Amino acid sequence: MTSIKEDEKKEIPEIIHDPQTNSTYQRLRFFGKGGFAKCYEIQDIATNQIYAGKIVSKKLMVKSSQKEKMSQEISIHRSLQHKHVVGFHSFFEDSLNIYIVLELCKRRSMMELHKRRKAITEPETRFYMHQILLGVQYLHSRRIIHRDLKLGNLFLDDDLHVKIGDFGLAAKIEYEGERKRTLCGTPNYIAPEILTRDGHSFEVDIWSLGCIMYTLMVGRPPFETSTLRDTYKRIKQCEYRIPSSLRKPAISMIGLQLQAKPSQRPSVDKLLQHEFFSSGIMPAALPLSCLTTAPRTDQLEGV
Ligand SMILES: CC[C@@H]1C(=O)N(C)c2cnc(-c3ccc[nH]3)nc2N1C1CCCC1
Repeated sequence: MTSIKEDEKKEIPEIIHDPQTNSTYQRLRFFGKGGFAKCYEIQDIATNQIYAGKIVSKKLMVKSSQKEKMSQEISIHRSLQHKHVVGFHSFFEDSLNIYIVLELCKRRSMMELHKRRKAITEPETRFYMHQILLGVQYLHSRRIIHRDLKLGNLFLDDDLHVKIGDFGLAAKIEYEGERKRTLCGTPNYIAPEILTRDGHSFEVDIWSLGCIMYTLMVGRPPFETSTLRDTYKRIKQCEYRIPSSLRKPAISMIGLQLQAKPSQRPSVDKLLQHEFFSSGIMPAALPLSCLTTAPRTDQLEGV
């Protein structure tokens, strides 16, 4: 009688073969779960290249809507190529699983950074927000709305460069002025217009960016309460406060992004020109020590 564990291991083989590209991968470290997926470090045994593998059991893909969502995520992500978007290497399936082979981001995500550091400094926030905005600018220019921008989907490589990942809730705007009506899934930093079921579009990503910038600078999310219901109430009322300890350009930029009315929120292009980015040091790079402790300003080399 094999334990459940053993059975499970069999479902995800140690050696994974992609017949299309004739690549063979070795399954290494378990990274954790991401939605329906089990995520592993995997290595191409011909090239020794290491990737992050997202493996979804077909047993879980019973409803056609789940299959639809999976293929939507793949078709959107595989169409993207940008410095600040997670690289999409390949995808394939066998009788048991669907395999997605993605860029390994060695320093995991900004969620781990946030858990360790809580509030980060203004220069660091400039460094990260600038990269995130460049990545979102690319998505919006391709008529893609991410719809679930959050620290856990902002991955970091060894240079602390940001890579936007997880397109599980992303959508493509098919025509000018289209307003999406449905979203199945629960974004973390969800915009008020999604909660009130008004149509939504690119502006929901601007709202999430405001939540990300607030969380990075204040050390906690803007609408956090002890229950989801109360959090949604505060989002719908747009009820949040920015500590006056923040300097004016940061307060201004957060305030612009966290406006209840979508049409009042600036585009990414506008945000990239905000005085916040020219009101202090914009580091050219950050030392890895920033994952654990605040950099001394004299340590930072400005752009
Ligand atoms: C593969 C899924 C997801 C992901 O999409 N990427 C790009 C990623 C990259 N590096 C990593 C990574 C983990 C440890 C070092 N890098 N992880 C990634 N994840 C995590 C795995 C568990 C939850 C989300």
